[in-house]
Amino acid sequence: MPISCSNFAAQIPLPLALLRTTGKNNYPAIFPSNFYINPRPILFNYNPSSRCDCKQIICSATAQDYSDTLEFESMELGKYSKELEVAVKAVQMACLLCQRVQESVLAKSDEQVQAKADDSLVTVADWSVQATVSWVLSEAFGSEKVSIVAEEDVQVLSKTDSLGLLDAVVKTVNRCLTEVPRFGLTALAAPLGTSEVLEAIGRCNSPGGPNGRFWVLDPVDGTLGFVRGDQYAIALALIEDGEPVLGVLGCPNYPMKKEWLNYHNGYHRILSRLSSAASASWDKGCVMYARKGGGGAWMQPLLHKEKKFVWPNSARKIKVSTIDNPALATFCEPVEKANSSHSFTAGLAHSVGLRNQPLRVYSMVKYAAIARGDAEIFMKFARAGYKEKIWDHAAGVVIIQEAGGVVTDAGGNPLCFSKGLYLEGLDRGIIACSGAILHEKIIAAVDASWNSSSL
Ligand SMILES: Nc1ncnc2c1ncn2[C@@H]1O[C@H](COP(=O)(O)OS(=O)(=O)O)[C@@H](OP(=O)(O)O)[C@H]1O
Ligand SMILES: [Mg+2]
Repeated sequence: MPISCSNFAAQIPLPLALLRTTGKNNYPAIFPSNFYINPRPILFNYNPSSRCDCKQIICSATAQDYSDTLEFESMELGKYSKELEVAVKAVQMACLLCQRVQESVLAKSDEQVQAKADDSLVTVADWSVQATVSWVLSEAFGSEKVSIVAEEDVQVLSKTDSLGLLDAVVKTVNRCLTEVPRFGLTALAAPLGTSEVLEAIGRCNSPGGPNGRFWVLDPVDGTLGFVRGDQYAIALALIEDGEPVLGVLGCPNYPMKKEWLNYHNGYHRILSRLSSAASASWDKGCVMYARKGGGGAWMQPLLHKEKKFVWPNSARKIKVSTIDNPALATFCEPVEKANSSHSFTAGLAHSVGLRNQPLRVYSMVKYAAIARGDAEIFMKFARAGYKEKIWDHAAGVVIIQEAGGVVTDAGGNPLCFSKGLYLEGLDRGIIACSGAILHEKIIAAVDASWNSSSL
């Protein structure tokens, strides 16, 4: 990864060959000829107007790291850079919150107690993430300017029989907000009171729509995965004039490397119960993000205990898979048959020539798997009448597209985020692919088999 160097300028050998101008503040990129380490060339990006300021120099161990750095810097300067950084921090905080709550869920041993406790703990996680993300966004942009669509409705939490739940949420939120100095935010003078927590949750009542700017939040996507110690996600997107422009996906149980997942039942499912080596690892999970038109999607590890968050937190670029041969491709789909027809996708897989078993993954981690090349295809065909909600897709769509993939409905149309809370007008199902070749094959297979299906 790129490193910021101190005291490095003195070591730059001459002559320096000017390679190209980045255009960013007119900083030239320079290449010190015949300068190798280990034995790879070192590439520098520096500011000539402050040549003695060694902090301006970024050196990268490989040309790929160097170009990632340049791209990252130009993305930082682009539109929505503050929104992106704040959103990633909010999602990082939400991941830490969820990890703590999930550990409490999994610590329960008695199954019946567990079932009951799971429900309420999930609810606590849902509300607490919603309050925390809403609070962070409001602090950064001003509560009057922040409009949020989110899954949970504050009316339920305000009822008198929810006092215990509300109390647990206030505690969980305040526990999480003690961490804000690690994220470079000002510590709270005093813990948030009940009314402030309710206000933060209640602010998430935007109706969405075609105009202006609003955030879309799924505080805990994949509730079943969450209670089962499996995959779940925290999904935050920014929509402007009906188009998702930023997507951030927190995946607390999806490590930076897929090899750190335990695979049970062959390739039938990704289970997130991690091997002991990975559990001890600092990057048990990751946060993925992208900005529309930003030219890339990125992934960074969850913040390690005690560490301070320094943007971009060891981010690295992710790309979709290059596999376009169906025989080598893997598709993923929802775990629950009730959420998507497994028999229909099995038929499609057969007719397209997919040979690998499907990866069944809870939540928007399916989008994450496509974005970083762990699988090539995601298909979802819900029962007739089910209306897909915008918070279940917005963040994942931006990330896959920026990582080089394609996401449409089964008619090949882009998903529509401008009609309120639902993906109105969705044609049959959702198809996300790493590339156009696989995408066209799946669309053609859907057309060929739809009329004979029971969907
Ligand atoms: N067809 C259908 N019917 C009812 N509910 C549905 C359907 N499809 C998706 N969902 C809701 O979307 C969330 C996760 O769904 P997934 O698509 O990831 O499915 S799965 O969990 O892998 O089975 C999850 O919601 P949350 O966990 O609350 O975010 C599901 O309840
Ligand atoms: Mg959801």
